[in-house]
Amino acid sequence: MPLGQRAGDKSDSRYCGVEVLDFPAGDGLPAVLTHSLSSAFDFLLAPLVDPDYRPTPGAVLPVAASDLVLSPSQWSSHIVGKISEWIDLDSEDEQLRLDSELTLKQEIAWATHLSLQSETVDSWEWWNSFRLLCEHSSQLYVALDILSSLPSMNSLGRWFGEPVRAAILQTDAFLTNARGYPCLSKRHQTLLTGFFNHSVQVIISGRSNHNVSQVSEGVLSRDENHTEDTPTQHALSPYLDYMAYLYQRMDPLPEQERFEINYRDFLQSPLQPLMDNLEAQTYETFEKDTVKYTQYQRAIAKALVDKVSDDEVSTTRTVLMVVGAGRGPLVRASLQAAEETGRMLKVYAVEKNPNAVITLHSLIKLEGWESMVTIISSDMRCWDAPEKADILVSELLGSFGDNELSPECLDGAQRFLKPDGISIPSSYTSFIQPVTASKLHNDIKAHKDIAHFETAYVVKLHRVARLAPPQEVFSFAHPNFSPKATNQRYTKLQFELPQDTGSCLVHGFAGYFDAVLYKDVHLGIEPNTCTPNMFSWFPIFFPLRKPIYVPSESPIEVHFWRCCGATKVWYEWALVAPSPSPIHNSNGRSYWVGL
Ligand SMILES: C[S@@+](CC[C@H](N)C(=O)[O-])C[C@H]1O[C@@H](n2cnc3c(N)ncnc32)[C@H](O)[C@@H]1O
Repeated sequence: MPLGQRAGDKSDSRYCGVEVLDFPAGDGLPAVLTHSLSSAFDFLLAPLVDPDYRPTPGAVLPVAASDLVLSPSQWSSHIVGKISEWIDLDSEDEQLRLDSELTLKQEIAWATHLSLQSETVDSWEWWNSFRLLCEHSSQLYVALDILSSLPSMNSLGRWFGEPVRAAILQTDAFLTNARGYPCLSKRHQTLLTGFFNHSVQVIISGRSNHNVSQVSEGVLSRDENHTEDTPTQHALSPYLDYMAYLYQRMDPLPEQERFEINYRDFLQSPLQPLMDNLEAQTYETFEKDTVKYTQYQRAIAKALVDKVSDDEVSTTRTVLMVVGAGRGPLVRASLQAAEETGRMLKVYAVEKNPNAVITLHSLIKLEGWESMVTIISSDMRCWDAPEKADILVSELLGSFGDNELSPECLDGAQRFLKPDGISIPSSYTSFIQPVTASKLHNDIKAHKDIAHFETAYVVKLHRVARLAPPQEVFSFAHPNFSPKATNQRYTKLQFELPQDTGSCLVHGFAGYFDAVLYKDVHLGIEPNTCTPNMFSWFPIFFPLRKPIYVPSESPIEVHFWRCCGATKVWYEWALVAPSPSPIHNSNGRSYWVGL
């Protein structure tokens, strides 16, 4: 039975399991399962094999129960197998090591036969060595043991970029509230809430330390009176109730989050609005983002007021050009800003996508804007404007700011901006931060080529650990009439990880942008300053071909280039510390944006 109803959450973290500490021999397992399910737990974590077993020639593996005692669907959906705790594959005692190896193979084979799902691990270093030995296999998942004392939040934060499936919460980790019931410390609560948000399932493990249930102590509550007809409360039910309370107390997912849930950690190729023509559906999605257009309207209103004083409003008409007008939302924002400020406006709407131009024509007609708006079907870089503009409005921004070639387009458009003209946006800056993102790494690896590791992706980052605060990468300001202006860029950045993070693995860099539209009006997705409730852009992700191990307290140094050729623009990136990586996407061989 799920922990509760939480709007929008369909993840596995709605379910809570319980660990069986004793070894249930023979037919015991179905009874334990029935008891736990009837006590509202959703599944069992149970030993697979008798812990006293050691391999002996000819011996039959003493498994917890024959595969026939439960149905295949019960095995696969209600039982999580646990390998024997005595297994020590690194033991210096050769016999123990050989026994361990053999038993591990037997237990995994048995678990596979039953279609079971997990194994347990202890710490990040342990886990990291194991996955390196297994070449980052996408079939490996982690179960974390949650004890009464917790490491620092920065150290725990690393796990959110790892494939954590389960959190085994020890009853010893619980405190006791004034009424004698189990509860968790604030730090445990925060951690658990984080797990619920990342589809991690909780398993309760240990002996009951709280005397609030009627049954005897012990996970199995195999008291003599217990039969299937007289269900007794499970000894760990109070812990389950507390989990359900924590889960139900969480805020429902906001509507936008619900809408975007299927995009979480889904790699998308960035749009190329210059080289390609966007489709109607894409424009429609843009146009729903009212926050973006409100910010533009505010910026345009401020620019209009600065351009035309109150004394001049009846005599001065501002020439405003929307370059890259799409289906017209920025034309609308401009006209609304003019109305709001009482300024007269003449608008040119310049758009190179002939299909969007058709829609623009219908919009102008429908709204009756013919006397104010002139539509130009042309690439802004080669349009011969009949007059110069006071204000140039554009939205050619990608998730990384300049990655949809706004700099190159606006260089062309500024030919028809007056020397004292205003560009909205007036500047934009990209940012990056190192991340652990094992899911993204594995998804890219599935392509089995280098090119996919040298490509930037647009992705709604969810299962990632952000290892250090974002830093600025490249900035562009408009207009830029300097004869020496260039759009090539190079920067090197050093990231210091918080001291208490411990070691970690970097799979790549998350990228964002922030744009100054005009004066104090900005718009962006950089996490510290992002525009609330704006959804037009997901972050960008620059992967690394090989994940890099970062020892505790070692800085990460990365170099980034923006390179420009006659027909394309591309990024190159390389890690220098703690260990060098190859230069990714050298000469734009794998990923580029067409001019
Ligand atoms: C990101 S969309 C924004 C569209 C619209 N302003 C909006 O907010 O919905 C960028 C638009 O600029 C157009 N565009 C890109 N480069 C252009 C160029 N060099 N000349 C004219 N239009 C361009 C694209 O076709 C696209 O319609």
